[in-house]
Amino acid sequence: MPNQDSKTPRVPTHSPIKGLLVYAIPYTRLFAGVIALVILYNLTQVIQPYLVKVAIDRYLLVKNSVLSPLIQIGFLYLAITLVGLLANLYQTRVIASAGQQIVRQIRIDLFSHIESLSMDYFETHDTGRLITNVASDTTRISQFFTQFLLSVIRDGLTIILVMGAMLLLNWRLGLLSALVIPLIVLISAIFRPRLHKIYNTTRSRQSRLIGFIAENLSGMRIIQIFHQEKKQLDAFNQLNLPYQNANVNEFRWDVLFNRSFDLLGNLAVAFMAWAGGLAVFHHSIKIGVLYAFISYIQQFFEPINSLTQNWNTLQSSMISFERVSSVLATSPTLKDPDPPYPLNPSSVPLLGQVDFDHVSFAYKPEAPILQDISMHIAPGQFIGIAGETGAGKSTLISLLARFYDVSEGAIRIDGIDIRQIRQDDLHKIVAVVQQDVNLYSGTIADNIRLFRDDISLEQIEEACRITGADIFIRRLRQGYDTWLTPHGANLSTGQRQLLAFARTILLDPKILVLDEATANLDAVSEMAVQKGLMEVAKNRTTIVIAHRLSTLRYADRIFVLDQGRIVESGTHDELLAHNGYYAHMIHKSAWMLEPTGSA
Ligand SMILES: Nc1ncnc2c1ncn2[C@@H]1O[C@H](COP(=O)(O)OP(=O)(O)OP(=O)(O)O)[C@@H](O)[C@H]1O
Repeated sequence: MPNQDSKTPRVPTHSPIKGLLVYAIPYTRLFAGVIALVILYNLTQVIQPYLVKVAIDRYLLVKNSVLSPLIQIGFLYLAITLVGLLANLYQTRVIASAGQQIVRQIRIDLFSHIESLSMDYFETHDTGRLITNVASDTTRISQFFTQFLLSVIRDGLTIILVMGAMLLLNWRLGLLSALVIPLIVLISAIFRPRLHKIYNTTRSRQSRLIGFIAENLSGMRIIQIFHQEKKQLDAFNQLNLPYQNANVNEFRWDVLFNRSFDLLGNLAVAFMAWAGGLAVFHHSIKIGVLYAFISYIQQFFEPINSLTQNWNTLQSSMISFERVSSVLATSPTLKDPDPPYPLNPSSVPLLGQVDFDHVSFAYKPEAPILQDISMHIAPGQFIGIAGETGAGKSTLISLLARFYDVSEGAIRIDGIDIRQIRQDDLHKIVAVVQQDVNLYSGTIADNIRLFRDDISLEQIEEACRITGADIFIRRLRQGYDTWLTPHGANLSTGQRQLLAFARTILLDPKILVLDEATANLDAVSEMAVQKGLMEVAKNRTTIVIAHRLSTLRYADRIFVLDQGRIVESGTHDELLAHNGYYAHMIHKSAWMLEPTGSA
């Protein structure tokens, strides 16, 4: 049984065809079966004109012809047609099934590889291209097996058998027919580079269009709020029209390419009728032989036509495979350590101490974002990070979750450099709750347990009770079975945050990082979220990026960032008393006007 869930994609080779064939290796026996069926089918096709030739020359064009051998030939012809039909049906079914299994494996490899790539890849690569890679490119690749490979085997064999039959029947006429082969090669050589370029253009334009659609669908709310529909439609058209033109151009060249062979085929039949007709006229061949030859020439061009049509399929599958291979060939910039630090939380429990040790970081070398950050966070502390927009707060937590590696210094958890910890393990220790909580199509319960079957409904209910999410869930008609849409449109921001807290309780990370979302909440929801946050923060180190500084009133310590540097640290009261940058932020902030306000 082929490896279906392997995490290691097959190494892309330089030649796309070789790369594809590597995927076909586990199915060698199936392909051998297909070849056997193809041979059977082809033999039936070659025998048919021969039977007609025998019927004409031996029984029809002779004096006192008898009917019974003709009837026998008729039945034989019928039986052979039936065998050919069955062989053809079965070969198509087997190869289609093999092709789909191979492509399923390619999709698994591709998707799991994309999942393993580091954040910088997603920032520098278009989502549309990745969607096209997984969805449409892999479908085109499947055509390599279901159409092209089948065609090469079937049509290649037909050509050989038909050529052999013609040479056996009359070698002179057979050789004359072979003259078309160099012409076929010449036409293919002329069209090939052009078609390759054309297919490439179509695929890239399609990716751009899909990327645009994906981006717009996720940002539809903003588009409508800012009345950007018309502008976006125009932008869409700017991409749609070139895509249409590329498709039309591709179609035009495909037709031109295929019709060239049609023309060549018709010319060959006409030539054979003329040359063979002359031979019949001079009695050097019988009329039945001429009939068989004309049939064979037509049979010869059928596979040529099919091959040329499938040659287009080959080209587009090759381009799709090249595109998929280029993703598979990308290594994640962040690699797991080898060997990783031997964590064993059951024997040596983690405490959750976090140290930033002279950390500097830049997304691009010329623009430093964080500079010389040092923070010591004791286990179980509740820490706030404050700073103006763009100060580097989110970047700081991205480094702790190791979405990026520090440029200088080190981040340690319980004294272990996070680069020594496997990323899977690190993400079990450090959970990040973003402002924008990701929800998936599924029930509330599914979204809290994150589709892990080992978590019972009782555990989910308990987590929701602790965080206070159960209050709103119980009010819903279907409670925990309420179906959620991917963007959680049927829940408020505060409710989504509470679900995220319940998730966190079940994940039970030692360190919780929260990109706080209370800035946009009304007072009642804010209180609910604050309460949930205090519950979820119990027994774990919690780092909160506060957009609403009142969240930090009870923090054990607040680190204040300005332009990527820590400029102050202390408790809320200490920082206010210090009357520095933080106090200035508090005074500047509109929220300080709230009656519940800060100091
Ligand atoms: N992926 C990225 N690539 C390049 N630059 C980035 C990236 N993410 C953030 N930056 C830049 O890094 C700087 C710090 O951004 P960051 O998001 O960390 O700030 P922040 O303090 O969290 O801001 P906010 O409060 O608005 O969320 C900004 O100048 C931003 O433009």
